[in-house]
Amino acid sequence: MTQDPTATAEHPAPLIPATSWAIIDSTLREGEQFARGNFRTDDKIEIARALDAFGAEFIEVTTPMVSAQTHADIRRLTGLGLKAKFLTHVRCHMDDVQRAVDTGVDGLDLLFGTSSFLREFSHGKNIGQIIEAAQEVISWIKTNHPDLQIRFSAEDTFRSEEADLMAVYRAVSDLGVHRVGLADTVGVATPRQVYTLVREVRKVIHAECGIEFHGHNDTGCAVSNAYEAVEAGATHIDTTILGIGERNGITPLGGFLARMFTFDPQGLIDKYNLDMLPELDRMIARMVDLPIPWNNYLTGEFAYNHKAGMHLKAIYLNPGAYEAIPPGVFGVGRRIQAASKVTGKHAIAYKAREMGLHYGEDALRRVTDHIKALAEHNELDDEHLETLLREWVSA
Ligand SMILES: CC(=O)SCCNC(=O)CCNC(=O)[C@H](O)C(C)(C)COP(=O)(O)OP(=O)(O)OC[C@H]1O[C@@H](n2cnc3c(N)ncnc32)[C@H](O)[C@@H]1OP(=O)(O)O
Ligand SMILES: O=C(O)CCC(=O)C(=O)O
Ligand SMILES: [Mg+2]
Repeated sequence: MTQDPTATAEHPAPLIPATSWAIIDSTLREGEQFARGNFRTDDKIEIARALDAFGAEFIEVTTPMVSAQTHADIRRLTGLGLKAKFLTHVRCHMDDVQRAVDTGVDGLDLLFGTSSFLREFSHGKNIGQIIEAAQEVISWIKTNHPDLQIRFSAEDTFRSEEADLMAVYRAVSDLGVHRVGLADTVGVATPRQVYTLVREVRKVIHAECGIEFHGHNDTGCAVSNAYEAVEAGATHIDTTILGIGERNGITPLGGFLARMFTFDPQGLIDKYNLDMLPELDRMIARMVDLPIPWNNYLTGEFAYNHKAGMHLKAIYLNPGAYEAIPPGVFGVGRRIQAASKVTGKHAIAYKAREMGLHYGEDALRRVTDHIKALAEHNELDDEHLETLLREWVSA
C-alpha cells in the first residue's frame, strides 16, 4: 500500500486509500452474460453515460466477435467522447484481437483459461501453448498498437495449479502487459486464498504491472474477495451494477463501494458521484425487468430500515449508532418504523414530539404498550400510528 504524504497524527492515512484501486465496470460485458442482460444500442449508451457520470474509471465491453451489431455498438460507445476508458474483453487469439483493435477502445482484456477444467473442456490447450498464444498476440499488439493497454487474465485462476499460474503471469509480465487478471470464475475462492494469491502474483510480475480481480458470487464471497484482493495489493476491481453476470453474478458496484467506503470515505466522495448509485441501480433493474433486491447493499428498500426499540432510541440520538455508512452520501434516505411490536417508549415519545404531542411517563408507557399489543396482530403504518397517538392524547 502506498504511503500518504498528507497524513498527520490528527488525520491519519486511511487504512486502504481509495487512490490505490480503480473500478472496471463490466455491466456491458459480464452484465450481458446475465440471464436478462440483453442490452440494445440505446441501453448501452445510457449505461456508459451513467457510469461515466458516476466516475467509473473503466468500462469493459464485450468482444466485437459477438456480432456485427456488437462491433458497431462498441465503435459507437468509444465515439461518445467519455472520460471513462473503454476496454474490450477478447479471447487471446489473433482473429479476435485484429477485430478489436479498430473499435476505438483504450485497451484489450485478454483471457485464457488455465484450469484443467477449461484446458480440457473449453479450448484444449496446455500451459505451453497458452504462453505461446500469449506471446504471439501480445507481441503483435505491442508492435502494431503500442498505445493500447493490455491485460492478460488466467480464467478460472482459483482452480488452476499455482505453478502454472506463476509461469503464465511471469511470461505475460515479461512481454510487458499493463495488468494481469485473477478471475474467480466459478465463485469458489475464499478471502484468504484471494489475499494469498494476489501477494504471490505480485512477486512474479514487473513493478508497474497492475493486478485486476474478477469475482463471482456463487458462494457469497464476491464483495469480501474483492476487498481482500485490494488489501493484498490489487489495483483494479471488476464490478457490475447490481452485480449482474453469469449465474448469480459478480461483485456488485454498490456492495464493493459500501465495503471500501468504511476505509476511506472522503477518498470515495472525491472519486465518485456516490449519490448517483440509486439511479444506476434503478436503471439496470428497469433494463433487466427485475426489482432491486429488498436487501441490496445501500439501495435495497429496507437497507436503511430501523425497527427495534433499542435501536430506535439510539438512532434518534445518533444514527451512527446503528449505521455503518450515512445513507445520504449514497443518495438514499433512512426509514424509522416506530409502530411495531418491537418498538419502545423512546421511539413513541420521539414520534409524538414530532407531532407536537407530549405524554407524562405513565401515559407514555401505556400508549407504548397499547401500540405494541395492537401491532402483535396487525400491521401498523405511520398514518395509523399518528391517528393512535392523537386519539390517546384526546382520550
Ligand atoms: C468466464 C467468461 O465469462 S469468459 C467470456 C465469455 N464471453 C463470451 O463468450 C463472449 C460471447 N461469445 C460469443 O459470442 C461466442 O462464444 C464467440 C463469438 C466468442 C465464439 O463463438 P463460436 O465460434 O461459435 O464458438 P463457441 O462459443 O461455440 O466456442 C468457444 C470457442 O472459443 C475457444 N476459446 C475458448 N477460450 C479461448 C481463449 N481464451 N482463447 C482462444 N480461444 C478460446 C474454444 O476453443 C472454442 O473454439 P473452437 O470451436 O475452435 O474449439
Ligand atoms: O477476464 C477475466 O478476468 C474474467 C473473465 C470472467 O468473466 C470470469 O472468469 O468469470
Ligand atoms: Mg465472469
